Amino acid sequence: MRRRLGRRLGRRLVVVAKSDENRRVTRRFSFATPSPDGAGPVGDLPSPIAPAVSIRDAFRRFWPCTRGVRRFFVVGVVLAIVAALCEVSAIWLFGRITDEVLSDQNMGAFWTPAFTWLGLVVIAGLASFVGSYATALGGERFLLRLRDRVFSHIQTLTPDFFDNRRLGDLMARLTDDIEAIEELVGSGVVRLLTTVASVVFFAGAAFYIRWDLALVTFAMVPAFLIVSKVFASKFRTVAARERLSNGAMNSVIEEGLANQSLVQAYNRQEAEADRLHAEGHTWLRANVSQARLSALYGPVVQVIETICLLVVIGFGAWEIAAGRLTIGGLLAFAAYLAYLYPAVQSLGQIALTVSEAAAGSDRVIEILRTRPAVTDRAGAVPMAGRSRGRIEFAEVGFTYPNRTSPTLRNLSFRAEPGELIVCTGPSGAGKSTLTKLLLRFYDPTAGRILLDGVDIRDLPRRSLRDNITILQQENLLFSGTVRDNIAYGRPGSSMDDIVRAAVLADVHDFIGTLPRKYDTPIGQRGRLLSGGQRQRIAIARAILRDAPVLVLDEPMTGLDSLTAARIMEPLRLLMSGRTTILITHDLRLIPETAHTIVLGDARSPGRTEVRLSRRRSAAPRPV
Ligand SMILES: Nc1ncnc2c1ncn2[C@@H]1O[C@H](COP(=O)(O)OP(=O)(O)OP(=O)(O)O)[C@@H](O)[C@H]1O
Repeated sequence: MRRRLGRRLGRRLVVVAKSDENRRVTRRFSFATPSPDGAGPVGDLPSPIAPAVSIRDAFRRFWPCTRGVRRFFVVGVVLAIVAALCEVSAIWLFGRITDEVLSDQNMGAFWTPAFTWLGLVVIAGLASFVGSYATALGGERFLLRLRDRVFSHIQTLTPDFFDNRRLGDLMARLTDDIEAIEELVGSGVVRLLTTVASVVFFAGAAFYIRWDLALVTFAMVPAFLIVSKVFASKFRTVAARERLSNGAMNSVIEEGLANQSLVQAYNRQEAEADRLHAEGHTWLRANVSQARLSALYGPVVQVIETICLLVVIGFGAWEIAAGRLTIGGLLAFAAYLAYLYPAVQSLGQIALTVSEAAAGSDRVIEILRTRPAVTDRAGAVPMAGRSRGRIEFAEVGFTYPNRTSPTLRNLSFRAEPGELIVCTGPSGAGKSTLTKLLLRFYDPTAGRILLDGVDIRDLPRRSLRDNITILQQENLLFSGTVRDNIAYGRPGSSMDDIVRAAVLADVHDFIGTLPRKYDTPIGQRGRLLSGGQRQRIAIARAILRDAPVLVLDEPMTGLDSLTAARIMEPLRLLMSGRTTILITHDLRLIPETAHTIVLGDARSPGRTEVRLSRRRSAAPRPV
């Protein structure tokens, strides 16, 4: 019996340790947020505590996501109930063995209850194994689905959402916070139902043995519940601080690692380490507060539990002396209580976990509630086939949402199919902004942009973007192979098409020198390649994409004149036959006959001056 009690106690400890371990595992995945007081390094973006959402709202929001995996949770609950029933029966058998075998010294009465007990333990073990497995399977599938859903939603948001947030914080929301939600609506529900069932069974069994003794001990149950309610509300506040701080710390790690070459070149290693230390210290304080609450909760509950057990033993001894209770009956009663109190305590523990999960769900709900700044109009019709590439800006004006003065005002120009338009002007004049408007990352605040005579707001964004290829200043490559990066322009392209694009982009010979040719990994963001090589791979990708409209945003930035000259030919090939908007300060790129748009000076914001010229002499001087 003592061993069973010890095992029960051990299991209780495991429950507590498991939730701690969960938190640790969760943290391992974390990635970032600024210090809560907002005192971060220059450029830190504020990331306030997400608005609190009630647990009921959080549950209502995420419960539908469990559709399809609920059967796993049902199996988990049913089998946990089977295991609990087996335990109740085993304890009853233990009482019988004590009275009929030990007290009466009758060995013959031992075998039947002994083998039944063993059978019950095996059944309980199997039920517990399969039930835990099913619950874990359901929980993981739920996590996978929710993460996919939140990530897909994030990808519908316009770039200003990302410009105003720290990457590390978003990563923390997609990992840790989503795991916390699983604790709320997945395994949390299973744990709640099975714990409630255990409480009912063990309380019922204790009641069956001695209802009066049971009533005395149950009187203490509200004390458990009051204690856990008090702790849960404190826990939620601390958990919200911990989530925020976790995000901040991971942002610092993500930024520090992503910018290592800058950090080392500027000898800022200590400063970065200090930043991480400061954020880590804030996280430490939040965690210690959390640990203090958890650590305090156990002993407080233990004291209440011990009082109950002592009352039972004292009252039971009196009843045995009076001949109204057998020793076996008292031991079985005490054993039921030994199972009951941890179950009640576990209810309190669930309240703490739910509080923590609610803090995480606040942050995920905040993302899900964010609506993209630009959406497709109801009934927007995709272009019928490939666009001809006629672009027109008509009296376009634009002010960034967080700015008061306009970046563009009254911008009008037209590009006929296959024509080249050069866009130039001083830094900050709005050249890249023009690209963002064309791709509908933002909508103009005045005027219209037309593609083949159709207002681009009347096209689905997917259809619009299918017709535009952009080649940016900083070429964005992924960490896959050369082949993956070129094929990114047109997924499912054949190897022949990829090689043809690479030949046209004058990068095929270079790829031939790589150790694994087209299957060579190019490192994080293509860092294993030179700037010119990256640029030519990006050109190959653009050639493969073969969209009728091309936007080149400073394609020569950072390249020496030799490399730039080498890229000219592939660029000309890429531009030929496509409507091209070339944003550049570089006069080498401007052909004699190009139409040129000169955007106004950044010092007089919004003053968009457009000069159209077919003569090189009228082209602006580089800034
Ligand atoms: N997301 C944003 N939110 C608010 N303001 C922005 C944002 N992006 C750019 N701006 C502002 O808009 C103005 C135009 O920026 P843009 O990047 O279009 O200039 P640019 O002409 O391309 O400059 P450069 O030649 O230096 O690349 C600048 O004053 C810039 O600070």
